[in-house]
Amino acid sequence: MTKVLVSDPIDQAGIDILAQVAQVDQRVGLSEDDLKAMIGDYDALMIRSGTQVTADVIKAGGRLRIIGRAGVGVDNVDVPTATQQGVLVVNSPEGNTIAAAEQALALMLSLSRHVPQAHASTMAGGWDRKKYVGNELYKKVLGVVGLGKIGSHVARVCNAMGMEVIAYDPFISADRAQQMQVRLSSLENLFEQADYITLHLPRTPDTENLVNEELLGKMKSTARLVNCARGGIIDESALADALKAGVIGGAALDVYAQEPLATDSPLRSVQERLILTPHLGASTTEAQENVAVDVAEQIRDVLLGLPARSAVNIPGLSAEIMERLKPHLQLAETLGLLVSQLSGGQLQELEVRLQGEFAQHPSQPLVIAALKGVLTSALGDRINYVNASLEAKGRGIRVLEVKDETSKDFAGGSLQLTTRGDQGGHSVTGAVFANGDLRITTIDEFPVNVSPSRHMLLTRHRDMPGIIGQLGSVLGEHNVNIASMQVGRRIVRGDAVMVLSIDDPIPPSLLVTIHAINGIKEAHPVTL
Ligand SMILES: NC(=O)C1=CN([C@@H]2O[C@H](COP(=O)(O)OP(=O)(O)OC[C@H]3O[C@@H](n4cnc5c(N)ncnc54)[C@H](O)[C@@H]3O)[C@@H](O)[C@H]2O)C=CC1
Ligand SMILES: O=C(O)C(=O)COP(=O)(O)O
Repeated sequence: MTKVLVSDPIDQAGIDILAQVAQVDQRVGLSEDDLKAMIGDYDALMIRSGTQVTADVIKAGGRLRIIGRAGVGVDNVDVPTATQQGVLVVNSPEGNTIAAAEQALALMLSLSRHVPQAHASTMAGGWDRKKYVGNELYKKVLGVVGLGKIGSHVARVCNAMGMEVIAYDPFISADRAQQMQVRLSSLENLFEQADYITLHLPRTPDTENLVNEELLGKMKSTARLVNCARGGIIDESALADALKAGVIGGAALDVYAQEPLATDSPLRSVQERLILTPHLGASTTEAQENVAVDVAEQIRDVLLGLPARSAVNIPGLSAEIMERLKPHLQLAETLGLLVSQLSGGQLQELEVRLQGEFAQHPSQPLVIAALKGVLTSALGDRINYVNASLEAKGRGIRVLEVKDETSKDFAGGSLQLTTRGDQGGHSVTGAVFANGDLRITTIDEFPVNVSPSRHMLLTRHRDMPGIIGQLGSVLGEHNVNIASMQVGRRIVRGDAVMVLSIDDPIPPSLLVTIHAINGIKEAHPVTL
């Protein structure tokens, strides 16, 4: 029975989708130890920001195939460990963009008009119109740090509100910024010039405590800081000090270095000019339905063997590419499986040569598929599109990628894999026909024309009379049925290869007999 564990509150629309293909267990509030103890029973885990998916949790997930993050940030998932363990991580990159952007806007407006403070005072019986005089956003300078999906939406709305928008994002081109009517600036300049600063960048080792005492010290004393991105990007003690000392005009935070916010956090001791919300950026009914459906659909698809559309840890392998290149990826994997079963000893290098039209396809997915095929013989089910590159690297296998657009061997081009190792190497080529059929077209440079089949036998032998008959008889005597046979040679009575598609695998004892046939130099049983 396929089982999915849901360990954070998820919209029912997502649960309903998962229930189409799996038993769904909802257990919110698990400790790391609880999760470690349970995860071994599950094929998939669905989370939000509340669950810490540590390396230990992932390693305890013996049958875990996918972690679905119903939201954007995956900083609560140990993605490198997931990749190493072959566990796919997916998220919903766009499902809560508007919700998070609107939360930042709500906090900016709340800061400028003291909404929470004025509300609390009025509820307590007060009527203080003087104390809560605010400022307008109109004609003020907004500094956006991180001009991605959420930052861009904030920039767009604030432009429309008459603000001047500047931004710091080292990964955005000046052209793109200009299209959004945003002027790019250095981080220091932005902090010096802006009246409002809003953070929309991920938390990474590079951005941790990015907003520190020094940067806060550059802000105007009237300027306000909003963080709806991630805790840990702002040094919270430095912020508390800056607010208390009047170094900056105010701050509003939705996210914290530690969540839930610690009772003894220095932020709790700030009396004025600070607004705190409990990580509500994505908490709209619309966003929660969007992210739940988006991620549940991906979990369902992956459990059914289909590709995911927003994989975090398969670079370059979008669902669209997977679909378009399906037969090509299948060919790469098949050739990888084949060549690895011809090659003995320690593999040191894999060359992936994309010839003719093949060279126009994105090469990275084809290389990953070839590696998956090559490593399957050694690692079985443990190897997949997620961890193939990493496993190859860990084993010191060098991967060479060669594009040869001039090759004209087949209309759709061809793909050649060559292995090199301490015991020499082998090479196989294949093509995809217009109807999607796969063909093996060379084996160690010998031309053949073979459809891959589940069980095959490949020999390298001397091209001489009688050898094909002898091999046929030996197989017949052992009740191995031959479905098809092909011989490839380059010169008469030189070396040749024979490729047999057979209905059953070759037992080891039979292989010894085959090797004993006069003229047979190598015999490799192959399972694809
Ligand atoms: N409070 C909440 O509930 C929510 C928070 N978020 C968080 O908001 C953040 C932004 O999300 P999206 O806009 O969807 O992501 P995104 O990936 O579209 O944009 C992030 C931007 O940050 C930029 N960036 C990366 N490193 C940077 C650096 N050192 N300095 C400046 N810019 C840098 C990137 O180039 C990118 O343009 C993420 O951290 C996400 O986890 C997202 C949704 C809800
Ligand atoms: O999507 C994100 O990155 C968020 O921060 C939203 O977090 P949540 O799903 O509300 O716990």
